[in-house]
Amino acid sequence: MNSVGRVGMQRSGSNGGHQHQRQYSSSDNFIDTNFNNKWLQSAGLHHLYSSNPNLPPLQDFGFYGNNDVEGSRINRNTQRTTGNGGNPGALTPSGSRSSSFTKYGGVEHVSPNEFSPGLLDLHSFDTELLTEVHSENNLNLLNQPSYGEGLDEVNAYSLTNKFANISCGPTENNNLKSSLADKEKASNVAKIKVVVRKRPLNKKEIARKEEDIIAINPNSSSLTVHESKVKVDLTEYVEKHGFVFDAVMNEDVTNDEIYSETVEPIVPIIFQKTKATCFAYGQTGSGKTYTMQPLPLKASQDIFRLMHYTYRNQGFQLYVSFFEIYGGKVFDLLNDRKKLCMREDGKQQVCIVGLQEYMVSHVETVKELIERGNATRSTGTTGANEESSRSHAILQLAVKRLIDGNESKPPRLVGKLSFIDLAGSERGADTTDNDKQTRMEGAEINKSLLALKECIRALDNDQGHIPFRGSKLTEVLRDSFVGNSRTVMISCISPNSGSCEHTLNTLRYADRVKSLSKGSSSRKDVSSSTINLRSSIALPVSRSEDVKIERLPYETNRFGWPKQTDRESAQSLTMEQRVAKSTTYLPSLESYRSDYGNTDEEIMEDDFDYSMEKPDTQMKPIVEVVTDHSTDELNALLEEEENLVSAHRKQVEETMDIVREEMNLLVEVDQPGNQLDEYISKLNIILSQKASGIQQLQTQLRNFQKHLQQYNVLSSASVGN
Ligand SMILES: Nc1ncnc2c1ncn2[C@@H]1O[C@H](COP(=O)(O)OP(=O)(O)OP(=O)(O)O)[C@@H](O)[C@H]1O
Repeated sequence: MNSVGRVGMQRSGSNGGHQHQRQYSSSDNFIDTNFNNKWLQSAGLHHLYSSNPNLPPLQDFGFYGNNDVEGSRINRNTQRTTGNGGNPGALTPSGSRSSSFTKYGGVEHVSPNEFSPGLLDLHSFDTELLTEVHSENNLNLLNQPSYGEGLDEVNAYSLTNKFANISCGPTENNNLKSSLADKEKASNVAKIKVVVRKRPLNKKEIARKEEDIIAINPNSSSLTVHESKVKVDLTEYVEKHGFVFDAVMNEDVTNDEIYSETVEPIVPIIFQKTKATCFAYGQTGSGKTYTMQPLPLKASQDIFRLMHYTYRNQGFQLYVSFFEIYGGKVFDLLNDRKKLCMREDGKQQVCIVGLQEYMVSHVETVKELIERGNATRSTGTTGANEESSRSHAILQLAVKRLIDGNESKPPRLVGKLSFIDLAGSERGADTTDNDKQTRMEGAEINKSLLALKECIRALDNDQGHIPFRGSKLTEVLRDSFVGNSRTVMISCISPNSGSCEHTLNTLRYADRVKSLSKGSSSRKDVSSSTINLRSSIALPVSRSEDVKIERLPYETNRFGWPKQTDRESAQSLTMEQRVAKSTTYLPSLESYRSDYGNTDEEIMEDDFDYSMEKPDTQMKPIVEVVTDHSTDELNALLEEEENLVSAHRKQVEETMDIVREEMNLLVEVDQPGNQLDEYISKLNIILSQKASGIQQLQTQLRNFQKHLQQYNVLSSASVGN
């Protein structure tokens, strides 16, 4: 068993953040412990360990978990002064350029106190095109051996060829070719890719004799969930739910293979002014962190190779930042969990003010930063996972480029690769979390994942307004979904029967994200996926061996679902007879504020971040004429609206409970002169606003139901004719 400690649960006075101990003992829950290090060996990073006598031998999770050893090593490295060749261990924060900015060849020590606050512009991509080739004279400072240090020439060569399919020569011609080749590749990489990964049964599940209910067919990228059900007459049967995604990985797949399937194809395109995001979604304990942790390191290794070979002498630099969204607030994981503010500028560009970015020139430095960040993440123990992530962790690799090789000017952002390890998708529902802290966390996580779903839903429906401001998470993810971006979603699922409901929820969520990919081929997948989903088959409990997923030649509707032949008559209705869908309108915080009056900004935005949506009274009428909707679609929409309202209601009720509790605490400590009355009355305002928000949603739902009835009447009248 590998039991490695992490930072203990503590409160930080300065930022109010909470850290929870990660009880590092869970890997022994798994039978196949070899799994854990395969990615390192296959990543060619084994030498990083063996070269350092302070590091433990390779074993389960020794890489990420050993806080004592790693922590002290990081401290030493930050104080190291390197005079030549670019010490791979030196950490170079951005924003410190004026005092001790480092060149490739000579990394100077920068103490943490010298870091000037960086401003990470999550959207700034007004950078120049990369086809331009600088002469060596022009950029000779950039041509330092440190770029390639530690890289294996043969690997680098093959990787360069793999990515760019060209030789490694530094000539203009080759640079131009590589750039063009990468551009071409960029246009071939799917905008949104959804991959599912199933983890193996763990020891506890095996001990409970839980069945593996997921059958994977990697050849057809499909999987089937076998859901045990009981009929009213108490006979058991199995319902099969089939899904098709871009790729489906079974429990034997290594982290290295996951990398090749997900991130590797998008690495070259971040040199082409592209924002790419890879995020893991799934219930607690399904393997999100296990899957996500090795990816950035692998990616940075590939980025260095590209910088050193394909884009040699072109002034590219790599920057690393790592932060988490915990309880609706943003904390810098590489700067003592400093609380950060997220701001939007006039162009709706999201900036994280003060986020520390480190310029790195070697994989080992990236590894140390990742370890440092992971050690500071907010984690805790849940019923399903002993080391559960209680936050959304976001690691960003930003590729920047010096302007004309001029180091006195700040480099321009070229592309960015973000890795997001989301908190467990059902954290709010975890019944073992009954203290205030964990309930608060659960409510926040629910809120952000719901906001994410609302954004995906709005994008899917081509709504003009996408409610990115619904949570900090969606604000950060905004650029993953709009503009020139690439997104890879890795849906992690647990195989055991006890997780069936969560697994189905995860797969449906993933299916929804998949439907955002409007390209013809992926659209086809969506259709088949959802057709399969809708054509779940009930079987007697004795399961047949191979599940055949039927691909029905249905025409699909706007949702990618098959059009029902018995409902086709509805399509013969005239335009006037067709009654429309409801549009969910989620206005901005600004319009909410202006409607509700100016509430205290600090409380609304920072401490609570309740960007509760209020339907706009000015919004366009809820009924509009559409041409191609069947009753089936409307029913689906209605069901979705209902789910949305009840999810909102649940979340608001939870929040209200917490606020009430908070108020009681305040009343207890209220002393003359503390001015708590004012604070309490503000909390009261928030409570009434929340209640009013629920009412608005209910009214919207009632309206929608009315329209549906109207539609049904018209529809049957038309059939009668
Ligand atoms: N594919 C896999 N192979 C072997 N072990 C795995 C795999 N996926 C996950 N595990 C193990 O399962 C346990 C839970 O995984 P992990 O912490 O990654 O879950 P998670 O989805 O991040 O959970 P949470 O949302 O609670 O943070 C860990 O002990 C991890 O080692």
